[in-house]
Amino acid sequence: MTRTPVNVTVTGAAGQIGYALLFRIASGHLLGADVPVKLRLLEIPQGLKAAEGTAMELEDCAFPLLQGIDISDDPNVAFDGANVALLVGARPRTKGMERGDLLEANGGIFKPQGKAINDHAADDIKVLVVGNPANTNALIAQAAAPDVPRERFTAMTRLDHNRAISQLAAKTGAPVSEIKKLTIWGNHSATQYPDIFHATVAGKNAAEIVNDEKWLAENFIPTVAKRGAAIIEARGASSAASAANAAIDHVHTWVNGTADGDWTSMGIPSDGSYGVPEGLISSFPVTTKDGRYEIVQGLEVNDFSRERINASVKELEEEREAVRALGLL
Ligand SMILES: NC(=O)C1=CN([C@@H]2O[C@H](COP(=O)(O)OP(=O)(O)OC[C@H]3O[C@@H](n4cnc5c(N)ncnc54)[C@H](O)[C@@H]3O)[C@@H](O)[C@H]2O)C=CC1
Ligand SMILES: O=C([O-])CC(=O)C(=O)O
Repeated sequence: MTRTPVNVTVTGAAGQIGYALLFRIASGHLLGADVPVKLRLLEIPQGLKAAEGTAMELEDCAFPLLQGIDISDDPNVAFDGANVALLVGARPRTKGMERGDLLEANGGIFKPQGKAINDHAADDIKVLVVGNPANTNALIAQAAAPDVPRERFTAMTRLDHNRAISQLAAKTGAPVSEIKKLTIWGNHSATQYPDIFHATVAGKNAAEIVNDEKWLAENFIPTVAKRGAAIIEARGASSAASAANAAIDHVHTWVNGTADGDWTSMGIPSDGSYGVPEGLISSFPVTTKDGRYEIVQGLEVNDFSRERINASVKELEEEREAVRALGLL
């Protein structure tokens, strides 16, 4: 194999998403079956030993594409030469913690990581933020990296996108492969808006096939938006394998492109499209090609959708104001 390996940095490598993610990166699912990778694992000091254990297991898989694993607790080392950065490690909300406390604690993580990306990552760096609150953490990291083109900072709403496809497939009886052009708008939170008005099921308009606004408002949207909480309730821990799978899908699609006649959802810096204030990291329908993404333009937004997009965007604006007040932007 002569291709130069791609450096992939994963933060929170010893966590549960990290454990579900690293083996799939190393086996070629992130970038392609012919792309060698080097893994850079970033953990806090307490997580280093567990990360070493995971690295031992990765070695034991003898993955042909895996050309090295480095482990560090220093972002300046872990992001050195990074081509792809998956920011998974974050401070979970603990008892008695207010939203503002969570944003402040995550500022302490994502600001230095953004700066380390700015100072040390490769010129073609692509960043996916998974750690919650993902959209606003991505904004914090982006603000700390003024030399990196801002569109390289993205937040994960692909898990929501995949959840919505699955729910729509179950409702219509169609296989998931027949569901296209679904959109997640807004924040990766309970205010997100999964939109089926432009989606198709086996080539036909999904909203017309479903023809049930009550199901949309009272079943589909809350099921998708609150799925994370339902998993925590059932599993006693938050989504891990499905989140790792969505992170793989997000980067794979960004790098390798969307299929003709389809799009995906990504949290990306708004250019003002669809009335989303410029600069907010919000989920949009996007097509991707040659490692770049573009917002799908010209979609008609009906009153039902407008109200819900506005509500989620309002929450993003409030989060932006809160981190601005904390001096993180
Ligand atoms: N955007 C999305 O769709 C989803 C996001 N999430 C979020 O992903 C994050 C990670 O989830 P899990 O892996 O389940 O959590 P976890 O608690 O199992 O693992 C997090 C890991 O991050 C590490 N960590 C904490 N601070 C760090 C820092 N400054 N640098 C490097 N590593 C650090 C911890 O030591 C821990 O090993 C959480 O914020 C969770 O809410 C989870 C599911 C879906
Ligand atoms: O809800 C959580 O804490 C984890 C998450 O983001 C999800 O599963 O969508």
